[in-house]
Amino acid sequence: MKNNTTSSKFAVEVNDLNYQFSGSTQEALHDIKLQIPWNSRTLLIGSNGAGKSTLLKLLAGKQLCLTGEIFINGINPFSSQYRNEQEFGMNTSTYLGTEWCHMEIINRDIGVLELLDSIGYTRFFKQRGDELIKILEVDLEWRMHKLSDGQKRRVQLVMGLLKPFKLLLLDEVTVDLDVVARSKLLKFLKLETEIRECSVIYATHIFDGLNEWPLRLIHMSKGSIVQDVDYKKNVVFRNDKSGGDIVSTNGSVIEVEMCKSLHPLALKWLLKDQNTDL
Ligand SMILES: Nc1ncnc2c1ncn2[C@@H]1O[C@H](COP(=O)(O)OP(=O)(O)OP(=O)(O)O)[C@@H](O)[C@H]1O
Repeated sequence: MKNNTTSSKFAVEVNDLNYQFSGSTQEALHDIKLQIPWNSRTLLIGSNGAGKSTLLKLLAGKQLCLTGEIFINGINPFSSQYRNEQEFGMNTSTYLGTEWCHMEIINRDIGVLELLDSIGYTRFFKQRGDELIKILEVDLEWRMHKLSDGQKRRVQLVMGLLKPFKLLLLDEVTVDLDVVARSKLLKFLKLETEIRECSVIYATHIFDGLNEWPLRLIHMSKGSIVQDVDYKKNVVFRNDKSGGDIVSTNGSVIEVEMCKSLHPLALKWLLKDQNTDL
């Protein structure tokens, strides 16, 4: 077991990971090797079924790892040491997936303040909680059973981010946020990775508004990592007309600035993976 008295060099280390769901004839993950440093922001890109969620859940210690090694901050996420550290608030990793909004307990007639206080908002995390509540425009008077999907998602994010994370695993939980909330959230997460030792891995199918966000792109296909790209070094945008208003009006014509987007890149990768075209 690796030493955890200080932070490990890597937020995530994965060696020769293979994973097969019970009853399945195919591996969901194949020969995954990965090192994710601290202060990093990684985007996981891949088609439906590529293995993104399976990888994130394994990193979160949610599914038993059958072969290979996983270390989160130097600790095996399936070990009792890891579970103890999570339990005693050292909070090695935070996984936020889409299932949360469908849990029965979340859809009861329960107030948002009550939910947040159940995990220490007023007692321990008031300042951070207030910042998140402001960013995600959550109303403490809300009752969970009366919220829209997007409002529930905002509450989930405030709850999930309330304790400062070391490693944040985001599994497409921004899909039902409006563009303002999503942009503010991404800005908050970017700042987090810049000012303290932590990292974010984010699986998404929405590529708008991400051009300034990632430091690394990991492309998954059929359970394997097929590309691992240093974003700052190896991705450039053409036709960038930055500066000035992004939207202006010229008579009856609304002019929208040509916008940097990762959408064309993701589209190209996935079309190739699926051996198809538009
Ligand atoms: N509970 C399960 N039992 C059996 N096979 C599963 C299970 N969950 C996922 N799989 C399979 O594992 C593979 C990877 O699925 P995974 O959910 O990780 O993909 P993904 O990249 O997250 O896809 P999406 O973009 O649709 O969320 C798929 O082939 C899927 O069919």
